[in-house]
Amino acid sequence: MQEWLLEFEQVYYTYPGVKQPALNGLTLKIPANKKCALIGLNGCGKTTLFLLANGLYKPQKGSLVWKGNPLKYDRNSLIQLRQKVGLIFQDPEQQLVASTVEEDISYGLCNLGLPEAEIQYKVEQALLEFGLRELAERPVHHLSLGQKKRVSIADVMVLQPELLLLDEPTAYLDTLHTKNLMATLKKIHDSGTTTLMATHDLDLVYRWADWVFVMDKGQLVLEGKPQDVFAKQDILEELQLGVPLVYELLFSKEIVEEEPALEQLRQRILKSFRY
Ligand SMILES: Nc1ncnc2c1ncn2[C@@H]1O[C@H](COP(=O)(O)OP(=O)(O)OP(=O)(O)O)[C@@H](O)[C@H]1O
Repeated sequence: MQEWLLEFEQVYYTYPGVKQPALNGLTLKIPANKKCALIGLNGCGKTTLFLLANGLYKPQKGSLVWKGNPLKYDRNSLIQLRQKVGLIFQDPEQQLVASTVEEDISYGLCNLGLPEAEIQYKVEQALLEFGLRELAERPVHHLSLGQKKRVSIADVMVLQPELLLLDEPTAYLDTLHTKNLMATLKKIHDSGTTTLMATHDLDLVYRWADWVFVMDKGQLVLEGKPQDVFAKQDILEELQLGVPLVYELLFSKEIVEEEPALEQLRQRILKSFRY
């Protein structure tokens, strides 16, 4: 039976001084152990959803539920929530707080008040796991964007969250770093962490995700497996979102033949396109 990690129930959130709610009665359930993608036009509320998911913001109406229990907003509950729900910001500068890579990775562990030896062990493991050993002593502001992104993932993963939220993690990355990042995310998922990624890269969504949420104006308007969501081309066009290039090519209106062989070929191509 499907287990839900985090549920948004009729959640409303409006920023001060703004008329239009950023989340407008959002109801969305994040399934455990899945690779979820969150898509929607600029300003539809993806980042706001993340900020509520990790307790940085509180809903003005509605509720959030973690594994069946409504979120609590006292200090201790929030510390626990932020351990379970890791958030990786689009801009790593928002995340990196210490002067060196090693110190940055240890920051969250120190805040938890863990014994020094345990902190050292966990930091060492994270440095090795995320290919950062050689950069351990490097000042974070000397790193490239790709390296900074890797450090921000290590910062969060060292706390062993159950749910990892990533806000446009591939933005501004080149093909090589995108590929490396996707390999890292695969390892993270295989180790049992549920992931939810906000992105505008629909090809990436098709290739990576096994569940897709589509948001519009602060609400969830569509969800499902990528192949089912992207088959709803009319709805996606109406939302001005489009579909992955591979769908556009294989299902373009110019291809009118409905030969069984063509359909088989389409399915083979779609399958091989997945990560
Ligand atoms: N700090 C803020 N103050 C006022 N309004 C805000 C603030 N942050 C976001 N908003 C507004 O809330 C709405 C949702 O913004 P949000 O950043 O959640 O969207 P998004 O889907 O993440 O967009 P993008 O794809 O561009 O990152 C937008 O209308 C935005 O202008």
